[in-house]
Amino acid sequence: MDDLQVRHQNQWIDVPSAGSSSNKYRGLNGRRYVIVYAATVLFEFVKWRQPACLGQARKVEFKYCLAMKQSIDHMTLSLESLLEGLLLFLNDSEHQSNYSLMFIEMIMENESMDLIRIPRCFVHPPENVLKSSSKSSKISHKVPIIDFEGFESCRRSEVHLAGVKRFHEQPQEAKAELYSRDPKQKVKLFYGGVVLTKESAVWRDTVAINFQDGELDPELYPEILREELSEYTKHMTKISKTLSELISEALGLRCDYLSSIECMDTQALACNYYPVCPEPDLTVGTTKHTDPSFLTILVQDNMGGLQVHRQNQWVDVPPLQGALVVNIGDFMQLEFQNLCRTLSDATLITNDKFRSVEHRVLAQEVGPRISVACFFFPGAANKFKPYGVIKELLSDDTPMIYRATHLAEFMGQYMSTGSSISVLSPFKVTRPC
Ligand SMILES: O=C(O)CCC(=O)C(=O)O
Ligand SMILES: [Fe+2]
Repeated sequence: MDDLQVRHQNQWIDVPSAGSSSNKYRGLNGRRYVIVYAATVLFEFVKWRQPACLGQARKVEFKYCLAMKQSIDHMTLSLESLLEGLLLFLNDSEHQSNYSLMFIEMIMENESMDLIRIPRCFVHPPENVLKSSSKSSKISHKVPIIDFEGFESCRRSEVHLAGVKRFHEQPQEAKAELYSRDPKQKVKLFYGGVVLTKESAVWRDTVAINFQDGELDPELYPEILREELSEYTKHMTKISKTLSELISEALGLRCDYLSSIECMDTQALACNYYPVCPEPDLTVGTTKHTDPSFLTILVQDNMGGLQVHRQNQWVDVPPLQGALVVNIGDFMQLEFQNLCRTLSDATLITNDKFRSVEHRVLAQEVGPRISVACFFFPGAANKFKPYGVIKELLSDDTPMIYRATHLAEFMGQYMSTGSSISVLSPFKVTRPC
């Protein structure tokens, strides 16, 4: 066993001796893929934290069982069969992203361990991590601030953020029943971000709440957060109505235009927790992306780290007490064509008049950082309603850029394209030159 190596990402990696074969591990249902996953966890654990303690590895594997919500039939597997599975698994590149995800769940569950290096599934290519910000750039961009004095502001946001922190800082056992990556699950907890493609994982834990197919149901919120989230979503609904009027007017439309097309009737939430990161120069909290929504309203705490991409520069979005960050999504860009571009292709409606904004969150050595993003989409009743460019925004000088689409098609495109790539291009209209 001592000489065993596996080939992974063009490198031969030693598989350290795992002790005698009397070390037994509990497996799940005996199904091959589960055996292979378990072996991978073990392998990563051994490799990353030397000298690895197999006792801990066993614990990790058990917790992973919880995370997968599979029934555990207490079948025991020998270490050899786990390692054999590992070899098969690593040879099959199709599984690599799952393997990373699974490892993330495992790492995050070991909060008590002193992390001095981040596991490699979190390491991003240098261009993702470049820290250039407004401070180092020649042109100094500032995020515009609109004073909503007199309007019920976000004063209560601190309470909501405290609730999110409280949720994430519970013992793992208390959160385990929410672990899921099932797109159909309305309320779920996952680690490492939405890894839709083979991207690296991000340094973030998320509780995602998504009732796009119906009304928000507070009964399904985690109990520890229920009251705060219910209040928060009501608050967001109120603010979104005001914003919808202001954006309509900014587009030169009557103030009830956006509410009349019902493009912001549903909310989805991401309650984010960015743990302290021991190697912030190697990873990110959230990779560069545009949101697929129509509009996103974000509340962040005072840790900083959020940046928007503007004219090839990363510009800090400094925390401001009581402030809400408002992002235009891709779906709005579609409708307004030239105005914006933020929520994943919701921008279609504005024909680029409002452009969705590329943004990201840096990983930091200080923290944790907490944020809650509230994404607005058309409601379930309008899932198949065609949304196209607002006719009033078209002229000879501003021809149609995007064809009409509906939310179902749009989100399907988003899921298949990957989280960090704008979804808008397939909806572009090709015109004769
Ligand atoms: O945490 C943040 O500040 C941003 C999060 C974000 O961009 C998202 O959840 O889409
Ligand atoms: Fe975002």
